[in-house]
Amino acid sequence: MIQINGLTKRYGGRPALDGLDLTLGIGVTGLLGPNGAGKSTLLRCLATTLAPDGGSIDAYGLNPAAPVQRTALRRRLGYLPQDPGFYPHFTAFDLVDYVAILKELTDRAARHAEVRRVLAEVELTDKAGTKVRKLSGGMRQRLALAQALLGEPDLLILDEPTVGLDPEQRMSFRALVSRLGESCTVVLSTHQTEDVAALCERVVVLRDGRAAFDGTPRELAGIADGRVWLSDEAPAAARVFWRTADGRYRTLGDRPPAAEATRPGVEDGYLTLLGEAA
Ligand SMILES: Nc1ncnc2c1ncn2[C@@H]1O[C@H](COP(=O)(O)OP(=O)(O)OP(=O)(O)O)[C@@H](O)[C@H]1O
Repeated sequence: MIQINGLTKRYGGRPALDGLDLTLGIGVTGLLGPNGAGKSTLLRCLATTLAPDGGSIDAYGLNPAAPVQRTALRRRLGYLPQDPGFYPHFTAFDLVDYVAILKELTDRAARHAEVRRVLAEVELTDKAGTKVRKLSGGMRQRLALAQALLGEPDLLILDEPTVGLDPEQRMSFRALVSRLGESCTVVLSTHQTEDVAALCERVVVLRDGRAAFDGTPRELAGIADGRVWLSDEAPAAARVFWRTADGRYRTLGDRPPAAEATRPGVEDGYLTLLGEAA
């Protein structure tokens, strides 16, 4: 269990996290929020790569503010940062092996077996000998995920993990993460509301460094109940609408003339919560 209390981080006096309270347990939690809401800052604090200015984190009874406990926590977490900054001349295998060394997997044979295991998990076995600079963006993203899986962490922290993945890879990613979520705590940030709807049993929406919503994806979608409409004519007064593939108009906000209600999705709830509907 991970308990976050009153977490605060300021940059130049401006709060990126503003007294955030959150509890994380086993399962997959998605973090949504507009650019600059504080998602990466929160994940970096959890990953112990950034020290908060105030508040506390208790992860499995360990306090990352205390050096010895921080090291113990690092052994139990895997982190996919937003911008992994890989060494381009390393092969995929060597790069993951290097991270495994940093994670103190000292037995060479066991470490290499673990590197092969995580590369297989992300379907990169056939690219093990390929240099990082020759991998596609999606392959690099999977490599970033592979290194986060080393040592079977209890806490998996994924900052925008689906960026650059094609639909097939995205499906494999969802299958892998939902399987991991059965036994460990997964927290991932994303701008993809479909990922949240498909994968997360819980969603937290951050806004201005605070939790503006904490509940299930269905509950988030429910915020837009009675706010999503389909009509045959373009709704002249609506601010947000678009033409769907079947030629009808979908509106989020007040009911346009002769429109019928349709079921909201996670994105509708998210936009309504943030007040971006008409
Ligand atoms: N190293 C830094 N120096 C100064 N300001 C920073 C730094 N890192 C983040 N910030 C600021 O803190 C706020 C929160 O940033 P953060 O990256 O956590 O947001 P985010 O929700 O992850 O955004 P995005 O969706 O764009 O990735 C922003 O206003 C950002 O400009």
